[in-house]
Amino acid sequence: MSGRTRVKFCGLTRPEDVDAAVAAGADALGFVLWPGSKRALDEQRLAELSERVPAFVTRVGLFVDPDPGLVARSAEHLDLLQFHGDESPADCEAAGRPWIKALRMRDGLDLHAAAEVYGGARALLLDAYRPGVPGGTGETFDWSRIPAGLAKPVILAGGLSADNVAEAIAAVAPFAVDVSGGIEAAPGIKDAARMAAFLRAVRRADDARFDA
Ligand SMILES: O=C(O)c1ccccc1N[C@@H]1O[C@H](COP(=O)(O)O)[C@@H](O)[C@H]1O
Repeated sequence: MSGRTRVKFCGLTRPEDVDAAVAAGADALGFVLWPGSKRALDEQRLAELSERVPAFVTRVGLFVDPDPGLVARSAEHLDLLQFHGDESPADCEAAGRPWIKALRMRDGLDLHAAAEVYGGARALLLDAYRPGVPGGTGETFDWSRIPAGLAKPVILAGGLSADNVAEAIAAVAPFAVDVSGGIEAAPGIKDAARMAAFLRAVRRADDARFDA
């Protein structure tokens, strides 16, 4: 799959951050609906933030082993569901909405097999593995572990920032990149300058890739 690298900014909690992310040129915005996160939103806040998002920017809801009722209620404010826990393919399908599956890159994970198991996913999001933490660690993983020719589009996540995203794109050529901590001033507080710098770094990496 080719084309420019899509960019998702995740963990938005404030209206001004939504506006800044859209202005910077993000393709997708992530809203964390897992109550254990420092970036968690309640349903009322999700509705408020979601309303600000213009057409052609994808609203993504992030869940970790959620209660199906929460998914069903949140879904009206979302375009895509991101499952970041131990959900089965049936769990991911249950809401009847487009979804992606996050996989944490623990030792021995077979990505070709996972792509088959999660055959209904629109993409696989690959994140760093830290025991006991479902994601958002700010840590990278060894990108060379991602095999070529996966049957699903890859969304690369985990410890990305304006400083390393170009290297990541050159190494992996992912369909998309996803960042949370690397564009923050503080947990849950995005930084407009860091968001803009991240997008610029992605654009430069794409220019280098397509001009090569
Ligand atoms: O952001 C969180 O709090 C979070 C909680 C539980 C699961 C995933 C979470 N975030 C996602 O993790 C990856 C990597 O984040 P980072 O860039 O390393 O901070 C990304 O998809 C976040 O959306």
